[in-house]
Amino acid sequence: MSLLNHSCDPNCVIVFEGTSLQLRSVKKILKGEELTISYIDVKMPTSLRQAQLQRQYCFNCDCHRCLSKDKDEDMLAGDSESSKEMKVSITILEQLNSQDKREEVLNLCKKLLKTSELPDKNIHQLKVLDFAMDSCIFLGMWEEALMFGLRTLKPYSIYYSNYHPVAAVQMMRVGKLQLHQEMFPQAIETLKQAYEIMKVTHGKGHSLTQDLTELLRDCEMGLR
Ligand SMILES: C[S@@+](CC[C@H](N)C(=O)[O-])C[C@H]1O[C@@H](n2cnc3c(N)ncnc32)[C@H](O)[C@@H]1O
Repeated sequence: MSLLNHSCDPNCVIVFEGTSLQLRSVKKILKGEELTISYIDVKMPTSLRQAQLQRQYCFNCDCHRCLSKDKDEDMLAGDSESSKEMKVSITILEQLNSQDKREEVLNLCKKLLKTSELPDKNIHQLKVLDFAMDSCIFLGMWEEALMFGLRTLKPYSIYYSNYHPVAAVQMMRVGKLQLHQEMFPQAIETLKQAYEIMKVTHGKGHSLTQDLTELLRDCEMGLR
């Protein structure tokens, strides 16, 4: 595993199953083609990905995404004064979150989102939505958690467009919130989408995929 090089559009992912690491392909791989993984979160514009790769791994990435600045336009959509304020606030959110001050995190998220003119696909706004969803879950505010979670799904599908474990887990969380609120048809739809990704990224036998299958079973029971 330590011989795998990085790509911002990798053909493999690494997932944990208990104490073991699994390398799984997420694309068709031709004979002789190099296997790659992503060392970093790919949900970042080119300049930030490159800076992190340089800082942590001391190399300049020249993958096709970096060369074409793929998805940068979406990630930075609406970037302006309003996103500058959000960027500064994200540092504060990270600090508050690390101190488990979830109510303060949620209040700041709500304040930022109320006045924001950014689209949800803007990566700063998306980060705030993620913080808001996580805080609501922590505080047991299920309806609001679902509202924030739903807003993340479209941007996640843009940025994790190939099979990606993060997209599968996010969909599973949203589906679980829908199930919790007895929105059975919606939950089935979301969980089935998560399953389609997870059977590739984690495999059908993975414990998380099996948890997902259980949730789908609960939905079917709820419908009856
Ligand atoms: C875990 S090692 C990968 C294996 C390494 N290439 C080797 O031959 O042993 C990580 C290092 O590989 C190099 N590397 C990985 N991905 C790269 C890439 N896309 N472009 C250039 N160098 C890369 C960098 O020097 C990085 O610090």
